[in-house]
Amino acid sequence: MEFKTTKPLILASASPRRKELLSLIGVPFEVKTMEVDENSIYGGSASELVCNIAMEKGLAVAERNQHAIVISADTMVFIDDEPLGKPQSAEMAKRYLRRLSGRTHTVITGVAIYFEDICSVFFEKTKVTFYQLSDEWIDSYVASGDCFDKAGGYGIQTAGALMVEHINGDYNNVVGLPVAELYRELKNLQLIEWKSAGARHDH
Ligand SMILES: Cc1cn([C@H]2C[C@H](O)[C@@H](COP(=O)(O)OP(=O)(O)OP(=O)(O)O)O2)c(=O)[nH]c1=O
Repeated sequence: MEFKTTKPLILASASPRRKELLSLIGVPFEVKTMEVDENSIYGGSASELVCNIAMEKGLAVAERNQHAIVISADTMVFIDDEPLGKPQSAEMAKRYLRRLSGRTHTVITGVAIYFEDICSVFFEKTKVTFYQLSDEWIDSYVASGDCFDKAGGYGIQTAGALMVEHINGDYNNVVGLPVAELYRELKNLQLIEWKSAGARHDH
């Protein structure tokens, strides 16, 4: 790709999936993270919650790197307005999956972009519908360990794909970063630009 950022770009996330997705934009970036206690963060609505957590993840990194553009994100699964984060135990993962079985849930990712004294935040929603899951399936999926580092206890990009009947929205948003929307936001904020002035195919 032919882009560059106007300032150094930092991804404030330890997620290898976010790193892979951000690299699709084709601009160089560094990864820097700070620990955040997500459970202490409040949100009045589902989207407010993920946006507040995303902002908190980026804040400490942005304060220490004021010359840079800092991007952070948070992904959660919501069913019946209840947030499902990463399951803390096998029992919790099984409970989550039984709840998601045969139904449609919403995956929301909040993204924060810090630059200068500004924080710009947006969120993206994707609806995911699961097939009916048998107890045997849930037990063996949870035993594989794939559920533990993922919101809602499944990975749409791994064997969790076998549970998904259909989705409505951005697939990458479920994996942790709505990269197409992020690219558009960076462009709107004039934080990325074409490398050569001649090449201007708008998208
Ligand atoms: C639903 C779903 C979530 N996930 C992931 C995306 C997120 O990485 C993770 C939710 O946890 P997050 O707290 O959003 O992110 P993280 O702890 O992995 O990384 P960091 O806080 O350092 O940025 O779940 C999948 O990989 N596949 C899926 O299908």
